[in-house]
Amino acid sequence: MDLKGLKFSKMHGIGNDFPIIDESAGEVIPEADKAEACRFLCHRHFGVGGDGVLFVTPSDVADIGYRMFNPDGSEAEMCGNGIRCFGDFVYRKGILKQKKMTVETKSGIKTIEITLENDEPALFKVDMGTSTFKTPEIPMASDMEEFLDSPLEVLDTTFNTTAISVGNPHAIIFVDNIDEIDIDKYGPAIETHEAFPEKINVHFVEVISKNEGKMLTWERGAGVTLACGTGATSTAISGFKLGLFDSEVLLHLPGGDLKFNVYEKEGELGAFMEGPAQLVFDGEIQ
Ligand SMILES: N[C@@H](CCC[C@H](N)C(=O)O)C(=O)O
Repeated sequence: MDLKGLKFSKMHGIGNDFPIIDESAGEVIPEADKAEACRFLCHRHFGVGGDGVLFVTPSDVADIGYRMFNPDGSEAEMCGNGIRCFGDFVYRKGILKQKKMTVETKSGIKTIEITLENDEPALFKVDMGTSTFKTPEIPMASDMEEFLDSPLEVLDTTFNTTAISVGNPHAIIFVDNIDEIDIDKYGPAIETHEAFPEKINVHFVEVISKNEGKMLTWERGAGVTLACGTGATSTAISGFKLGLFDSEVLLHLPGGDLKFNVYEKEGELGAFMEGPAQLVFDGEIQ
C-alpha cells in the first residue's frame, strides 16, 4: 500500500477527530487497501491520528455520499460528529456550494443545514433520521422485542441497559454518577458482549435535568473518544422514550456540547442534532 502524496484534511467535531479524504471525483485509496490505510491514518504515533477516517464519495441518490471507517479498519454505518465535519469540508472546499445538502450514508439519506458566521461555516444541524429499538434490527440476541432499561450482566456487575440503533448500534446506560464508571473496564466488555453480534457503541449517561445530561463514551472499533454524535443522538432519543428527557436536550460530552430535538415520524423516534465542526489543518502523506 503506497499512500505517498495522499491529500487529506484533519478535522474534529467536539474532539472526535478524523482525517477526511475527497473521493468525490473517484477513488483515491483502492477499496482493497481502505481498511489498512485507515488503520495507518488513525494511528496516533505512526500516522495522522484519528477516531476514524471520513470519505467524500459521489452519490446517485443524494447531493453527495459519505463513508466512515473506524481506527480498527471496520466500516461504520454512520458517524454523527463526522457528518458535521463532512458538511464543513464539502462546503469549504467548494465540492458543493449550497448550505443545505442531502447526504447518502450506509444508514440512509441525511440532511445537513449549515449556518454561516462571517461567511464561514459555523454550526451544523443534521437530521439524523429515525431510530429503532427492535432487538433483531440493532442487532441484539435477546428474547425481548425491545431491550429498554433492562438488566445486562457485564463482568462482575449488572447494568440497566437500553439497546437502540440510529443506523449504527448503541447501548445506553443511565447511571447516577458517570464519574464512578470505569469505562476502560466496562466499555470493551459491553462492546464485545455476546448479546451484540455486530458489537456495539457504549455510553454511560447521567441525567442532570429533563433538558440536560452528560455522558461518557466507549466506541466500537475505536475505544474511549471525547464525543460520539450517533451515541448522543441515541441518548437523546432513549432518554425521551424512557421519560427521562424532554424532546429538547443539551448533552455535555468530554469534548463539548451537542443540542438535540427529538421528533416522531411514522411511529418511530428521530432527532435533529446541532453542533460545530473544526478544520485543524490540510496535509499530504510523505
Ligand atoms: N464517532 C461516531 C461514531 C463512529 C462509528 C462507531 N464507532 C461505530 O462503529 O458505529 C459518531 O460521532 O457518531
